[in-house]
Amino acid sequence: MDSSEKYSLFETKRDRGRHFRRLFSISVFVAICFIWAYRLTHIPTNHGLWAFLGLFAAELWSGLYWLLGQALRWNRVFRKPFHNTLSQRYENSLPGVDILVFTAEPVIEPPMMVINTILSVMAYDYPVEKLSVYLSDDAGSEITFYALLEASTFAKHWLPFCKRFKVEPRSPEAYFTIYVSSTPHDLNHAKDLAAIKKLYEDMKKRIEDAIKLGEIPSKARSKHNEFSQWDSYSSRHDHGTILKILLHPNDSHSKDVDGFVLPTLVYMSREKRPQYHHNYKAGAMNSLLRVSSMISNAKIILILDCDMHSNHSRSVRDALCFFMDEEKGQEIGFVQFPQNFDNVGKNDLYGNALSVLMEVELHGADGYGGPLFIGTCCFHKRDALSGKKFNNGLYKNDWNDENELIKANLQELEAESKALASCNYEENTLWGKEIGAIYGSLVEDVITGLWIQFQGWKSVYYNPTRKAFLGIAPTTLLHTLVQQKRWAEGEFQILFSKYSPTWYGHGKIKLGLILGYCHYNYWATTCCPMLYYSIIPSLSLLKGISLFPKMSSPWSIPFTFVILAESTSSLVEGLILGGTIQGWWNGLRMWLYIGTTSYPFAFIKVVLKFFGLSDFSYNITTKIIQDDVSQRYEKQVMEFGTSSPFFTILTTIALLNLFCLLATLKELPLSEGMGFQVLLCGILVFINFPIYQGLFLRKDKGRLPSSCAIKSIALALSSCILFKILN
Ligand SMILES: O=c1ccn([C@@H]2O[C@H](COP(=O)(O)OP(=O)(O)O[C@H]3O[C@H](CO)[C@@H](O)[C@H](O)[C@H]3O)[C@@H](O)[C@H]2O)c(=O)[nH]1
Ligand SMILES: [Mn+2]
Repeated sequence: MDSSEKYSLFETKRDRGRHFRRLFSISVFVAICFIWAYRLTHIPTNHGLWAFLGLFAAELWSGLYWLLGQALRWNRVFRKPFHNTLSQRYENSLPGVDILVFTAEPVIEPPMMVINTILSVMAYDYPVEKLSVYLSDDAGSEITFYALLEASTFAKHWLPFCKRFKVEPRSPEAYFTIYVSSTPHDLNHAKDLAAIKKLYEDMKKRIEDAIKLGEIPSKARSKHNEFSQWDSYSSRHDHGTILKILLHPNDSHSKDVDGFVLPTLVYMSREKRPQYHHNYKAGAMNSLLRVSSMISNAKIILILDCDMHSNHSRSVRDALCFFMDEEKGQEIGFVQFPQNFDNVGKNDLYGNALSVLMEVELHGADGYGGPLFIGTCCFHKRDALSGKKFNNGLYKNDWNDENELIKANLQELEAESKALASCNYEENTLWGKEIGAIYGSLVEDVITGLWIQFQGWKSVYYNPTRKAFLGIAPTTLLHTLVQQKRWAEGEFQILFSKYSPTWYGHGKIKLGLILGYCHYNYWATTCCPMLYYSIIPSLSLLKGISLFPKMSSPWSIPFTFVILAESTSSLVEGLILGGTIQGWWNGLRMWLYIGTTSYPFAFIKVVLKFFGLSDFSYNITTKIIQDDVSQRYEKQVMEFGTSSPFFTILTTIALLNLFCLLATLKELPLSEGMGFQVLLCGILVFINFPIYQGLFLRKDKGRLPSSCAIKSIALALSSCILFKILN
């Protein structure tokens, strides 16, 4: 700790193992250069020239891409806030915080999940009069609104309960699940727990009944005239702004059972009309940014997806340590927390824990001026998100609230806020271009964070030991592949936009960060080496074309070294992060599956869009699954179930490798030069075991449909035969 850090509200530590890591990276890079050298010096003169050159191209790109990835490992930093110091200095002058929560689909984002998230953040350990929670509902669902109404009543009991017993986590559902088996020792606690649990269960039943019946109980409807806002609602794509301030300090009913004020709570469904593009979540963010500026106008904003509940009541204070630091806090535009999930299981079947991103790469980006904005679990300075530039020396944090401006009359406040969420508000403005969340990308988060950094702001990554947020990751193979496709598509498209880090970022953000962004931007392009590597070397076995050095030749050393170094280091990294060997193997499989399905589709989509032949669409990730699917997920059985072009590709590649391996084994012993190829083919077969099971061995509903089996057998066989004849 240097002397300036003594007064600081946070400290920054560098990765202690960096010298070793760097040495290791350099040695891998040297080996990669040797592989390139081998390709350059061993170009075959006749047999298999094209296959060989293709492999060279694949290795050239993989090597360069690997280099981009190193930028995210080179300079990792770790942050630690001092929340006690914050309290000592600023307890009475903490700034307001607006929490913006987003939902868009009541069926795949169930209202119960949404209100659990809402309740968890309403119960933050933070002065309530400074806390405002907003829900943006892009479906404009009456049921979601009804659930929020119920939550606003339940909060009157839940918040005092949380504070009295210092409850963690503060999402009721998560808390009750943890306490299901263990009753607290304290008698009062046990009594209150039983009472609050009953209130919760009753509320849950009312909401779930309303969902089942498809209508709001008439009692609630007659009691709350807000439902009349739905009278002119024709569909989720065509309705006026619906807005309701459910709780507000100016409203005398906004008190909890102990008589204390509750945080502000607002429901908003922005106006939607078919002739206006609504820009998905970015559009919702911008509407809510304006609406919140009218109602509470807090200087700090937390952006949260509806499935990410708070897991620690202190997180707001932790985030403020960065913003409020007298010296370094000025330039900090946003503080990103990791996106963690509570449903990935210990072996992480679909690689959804994103642990490399969360535990390694974002720390690396932080070392070069700031992590990416990943769309949720992120605290922003309102100034930075509203398009303001950071000018060193000119910009000064000012935490004084201007709440005096805010109207006392709630109806007037509602009416004025409504106008800010209308479709035509943004016409001829810079919203979505330079102000607020940036439009036109499927990863509105990344492009928005990039834009903020271009404006001179830094960002910070804080990864606390106790997870700050927990959400829901996809739980089927297809959902994962679709999500990954959306991300890769969005990332790749940034390169062709005017926000491209390579062109626009030059001189604005550090080179290390530009390379780091590129690592994600070029995700989709890795489909080329991936597809090539998983098809051509195996097919070449059929013709006896040798594409790698003999195992006994010294040229085999760099190949062996790269394979061993990369696989063991990822295994060790995984184990250190608390993973398992099985989890590592699953991750490897998903890397292959995503690279050969999500990425090629994303790649093609962006190229088509470039020529004006296609457009983007945002598929919202499903957060719930049927019971039988969920049981298979628990048992870590891979879920297929339907036919999809993604699955056809996967099964074709799996079968093709199986055929090639069988054909090769029949002809063993092979010439000595084929060792690497047989090994590669063997690993591909081994890793694809769940596919063969899904095709031939399983009987449950999650197996691969027979249509898929027929298609892929035909495709795999004909490619083998064609390759054999034509080459
Ligand atoms: O038109 C839309 C579409 C989505 N959402 C909300 O946006 C959030 C993220 O959508 P989801 O489908 O859950 O995205 P993920 O697959 O989890 O995607 C990740 O990646 C997205 C960018 O692709 C980020 O916005 C997310 O924060 C991040 O969690 C959810 O709360 C949605 O309700 C809207 O409000 N309006
Ligand atoms: Mn999500």
